[in-house]
Amino acid sequence: MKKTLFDKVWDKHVVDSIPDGPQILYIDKHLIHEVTSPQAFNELEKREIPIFRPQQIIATADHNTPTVDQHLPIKDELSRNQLEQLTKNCSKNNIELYGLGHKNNGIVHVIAPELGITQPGMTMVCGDSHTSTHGAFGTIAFGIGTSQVAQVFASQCLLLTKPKSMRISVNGNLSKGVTPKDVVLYIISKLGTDAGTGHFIEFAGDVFENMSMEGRMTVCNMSIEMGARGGMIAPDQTTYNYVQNREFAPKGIDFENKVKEWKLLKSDIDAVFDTEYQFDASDIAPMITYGTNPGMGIKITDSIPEEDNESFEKSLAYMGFQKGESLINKEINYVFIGSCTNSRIEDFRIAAEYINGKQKAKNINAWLVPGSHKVANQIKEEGLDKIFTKAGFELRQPGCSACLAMNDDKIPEGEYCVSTSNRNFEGRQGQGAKTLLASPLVAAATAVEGKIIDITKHLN
Ligand SMILES: CC(C)[C@H](C(=O)O)[C@@H](O)C(=O)O
Ligand code: SF4
Repeated sequence: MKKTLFDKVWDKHVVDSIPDGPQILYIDKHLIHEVTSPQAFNELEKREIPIFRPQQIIATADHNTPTVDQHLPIKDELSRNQLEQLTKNCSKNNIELYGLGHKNNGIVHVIAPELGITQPGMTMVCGDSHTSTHGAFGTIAFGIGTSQVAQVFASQCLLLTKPKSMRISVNGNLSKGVTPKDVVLYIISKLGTDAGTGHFIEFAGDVFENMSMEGRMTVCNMSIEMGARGGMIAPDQTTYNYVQNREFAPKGIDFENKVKEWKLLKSDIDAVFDTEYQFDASDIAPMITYGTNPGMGIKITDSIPEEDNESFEKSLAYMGFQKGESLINKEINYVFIGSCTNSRIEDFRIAAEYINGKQKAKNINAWLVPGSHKVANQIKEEGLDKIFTKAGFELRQPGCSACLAMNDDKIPEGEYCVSTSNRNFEGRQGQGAKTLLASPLVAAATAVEGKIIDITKHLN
């Protein structure tokens, strides 16, 4: 039978199958962070079960970490306790921890790829929905619940039912100013937030083949916002080049042998998918969301659609928008460039290129939060920090930050924030805060103008 990329990786990891039932899947890498690991550690301790393979687990602190004065003790008690707990749990169980201040610290989905921990053909899990990010490498990567975190701790395996397959192809050339974030926001706006339910997605076609690894990560990161278990992209030369020479990547002849294996990781030409969608790259434009789920997105120059249903109206009421209204010229006071969707070096390069020589608008509070220390260092090495500071932007220290406001980085009640993160749920960035999801380019332009503009008219 012809196999999909997903089938190939999945089948290689099946340890055992229950006839007509679920399968036991081996997990190569288990990532953990401070929010979803404590209960799992407690459960194992209570049942006196040791951690089976601690060397396959990597821990980082990201959700609760402050983004200023990281060298000082954490003021917030809950956050401090959570980080202390993670440190204790990791040292007790011999788990590698990249805690606050460590050179490898950062958002879990940013650090694993940049350290070469994420590699094609692996199975990876984390108690975090955006684990789908790692699918950009042709990896089966997905978020798990806390009881499953305990399952993986105890056995390095998971009991799973194989999901259905979906392929989303986008072919053609993207127009100027259209970034990977726009591609994924466009797809979700077309298909809705539950189109992916029960499926694992493969993204295929020219647009993804021509995309950088950072861009592919942005797309796979948001695949779960369509309700899918995860998303993946077949590895190719772009992938091998990215992985090569990273800290934990195989070296020399081992790397060459791995590449030979990775070259087999693509869907067979005649592989059949349960669901298929196709889009034309030329239909995609810079996007922005106007509502309270990531599917409520429009081309930045379009008007808010006119839908007559209660949840749509409730969502617009929360956002303070009207049906049929254009968002162009809406005054915005907050801009956040960060999160595991868009906090990699390319995102900051795009922003810096636009901002260079310009000044942030007076009404704007602009927070730039790198996804990791490595990204933060690169920003400095490339001199982007000077562009940002000169323009009045605030460059903070790495972490999840205002993406979900579990630390002090909260958008005040009632304020609009153009954000490069992945979720615009009610109160996501702070109680009563109103989030508009967009690309780093649109976010940078909003910060310079103090309002939403048609970015395509402002590109050289
Ligand atoms: C805290 C964590 C469990 C959560 C997730 O699973 O995604 C967070 O990362 C988020 O983005 O909402
Ligand atoms: S950056 Fe946001 S989406 Fe990503 S892991 Fe952190 S809280 Fe979740």
